Amino acid sequence: MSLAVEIENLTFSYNQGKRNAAPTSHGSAEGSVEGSAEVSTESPVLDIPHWSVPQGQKCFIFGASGSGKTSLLNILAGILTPASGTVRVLGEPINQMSARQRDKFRAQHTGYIFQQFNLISYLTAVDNIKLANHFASQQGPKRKVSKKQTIMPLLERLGIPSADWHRPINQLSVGQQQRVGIARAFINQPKLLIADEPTSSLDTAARNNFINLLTQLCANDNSDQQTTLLFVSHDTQLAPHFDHVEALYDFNIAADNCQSDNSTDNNYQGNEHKREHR
Ligand SMILES: Nc1ncnc2c1ncn2[C@@H]1O[C@H](COP(=O)(O)OP(=O)(O)OP(=O)(O)O)[C@@H](O)[C@H]1O
Repeated sequence: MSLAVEIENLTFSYNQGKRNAAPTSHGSAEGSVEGSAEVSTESPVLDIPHWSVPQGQKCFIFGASGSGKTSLLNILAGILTPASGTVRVLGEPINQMSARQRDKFRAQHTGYIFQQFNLISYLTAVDNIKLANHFASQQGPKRKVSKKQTIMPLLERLGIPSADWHRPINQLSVGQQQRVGIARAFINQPKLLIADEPTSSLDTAARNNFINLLTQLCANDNSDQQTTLLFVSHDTQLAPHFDHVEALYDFNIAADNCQSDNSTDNNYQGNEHKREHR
């Protein structure tokens, strides 16, 4: 079984030295992973002895606020780097890459749907998506896509009216911006898709519609390899939409203290979804 993600003996804290700058609104990181790790005296945010996700899986990860969900996703995206341990994404040890190599790897292989979308507000929907494709095609073999043949059909598939394709993002509704966020994450046909609480500002119907769109796109009609989906949220009502469900505090020792903070997590009854290999 091929693994999309494999973590061994990972620790991470925000006070582990100058190597881990907080992510910018564009999701880039400053600094390099080269050189020896600095040891923090603070309790780590993440302490993960072992965790893995098979390729093609649609995995839902839940955890209380502050338990480290976004930090974990940022490490998997190569935006943050761990203090220790190994992080393999699609078989590549991204914790051994330089910041530039991680940026390139992310542009080529990883789609990220941010909690706050991180779209460029004065650009149109089409141009936001085009820009993501431009970055990826500059970084390596990803092809440049055509607005007419690829971007506009994708926006149509996501239910965004054509009248809105050329309007600045800040004139679109929140739900429309979230769907543009999906289109941007998918435009380079990523093998790994990371989604950080992307439905937090949607009502129930829009939320279910959003997740259905996401899982349909991950099924990759034109490819034999499904996109692996890692979707994090504190809202366990979303769990039935996914193949597998993980509680962050089950594999992140450092999140144990956050468990009792969130009654939604503690009420979750779907533990039969947990995997054996954790
Ligand atoms: N840039 C930062 N600098 C210092 N500490 C941070 C930073 N970002 C997050 N933290 C701390 O790290 C811990 C984990 O934060 P993280 O954002 O990963 O949690 P989360 O589970 O995604 O939370 P939420 O569900 O509220 O978004 C929290 O205690 C938070 O205060």
